Amino acid sequence: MFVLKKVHYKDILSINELTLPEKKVSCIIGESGSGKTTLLKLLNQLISHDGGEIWFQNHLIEKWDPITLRRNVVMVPQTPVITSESIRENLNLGATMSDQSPKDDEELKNVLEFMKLDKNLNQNADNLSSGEKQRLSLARVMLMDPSVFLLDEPSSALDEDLEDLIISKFIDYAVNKNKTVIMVTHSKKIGQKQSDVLINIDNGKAVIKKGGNQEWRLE
Ligand SMILES: Nc1ncnc2c1ncn2[C@@H]1O[C@H](COP(=O)(O)OP(=O)(O)OP(=O)(O)O)[C@@H](O)[C@H]1O
Repeated sequence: MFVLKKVHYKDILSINELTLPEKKVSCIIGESGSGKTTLLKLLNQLISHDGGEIWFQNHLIEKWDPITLRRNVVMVPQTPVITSESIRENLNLGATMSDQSPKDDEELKNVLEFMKLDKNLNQNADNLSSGEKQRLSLARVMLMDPSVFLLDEPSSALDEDLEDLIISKFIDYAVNKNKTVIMVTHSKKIGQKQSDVLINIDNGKAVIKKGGNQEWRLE
């Protein structure tokens, strides 16, 4: 799915070779400031690499139309973007921004329930807690139905038990729908448990800690 060869970005990231396989869960761990978010941003071209090659589905990433790319490869940022509108409007934000029709209330309620958010669709999303906003943000991208989810510490505001539950539910959903998940997590435990491939970013360099089968790797 994604293949990186000799990719560098400023003096922040320098990745010799990395394959992030399709329909698998890749988890990225590493110290604060090591370059994890930078790597995710390169994968949907929110930023552009300075050198090397990034391939997405056998095409160089810069050859993709950026809008098409970001509809296929959707990012959940570390701090969710929540507008001062109802939960309904916030849930529909991703879909409408990618020219999909708004979902009906039944579907919105289902996805809220799935994310363990017992809230009224008419409620203003401003008042939600940080952890509730993160779950709303995950529910929103589920409705967008992209092929790749880039998740940047999507559960950092949840307590350990809820974090485990929500991430497990999200990964189950993604695996059942044959999605690709690339998730930055502060939790080594979650990284170890949920990943097919576990990558440690150490000072801008990628080291595979688990997975990375031969067929996923480059020569
Ligand atoms: N556009 C930029 N220009 C210059 N420096 C940047 C830029 N973006 C990020 N950095 C720096 O690059 C380093 C890596 O940042 P990044 O956000 O990728 O780290 P991270 O591993 O995701 O950290 P955290 O776990 O704290 O979120 C940091 O030192 C950051 O300050």
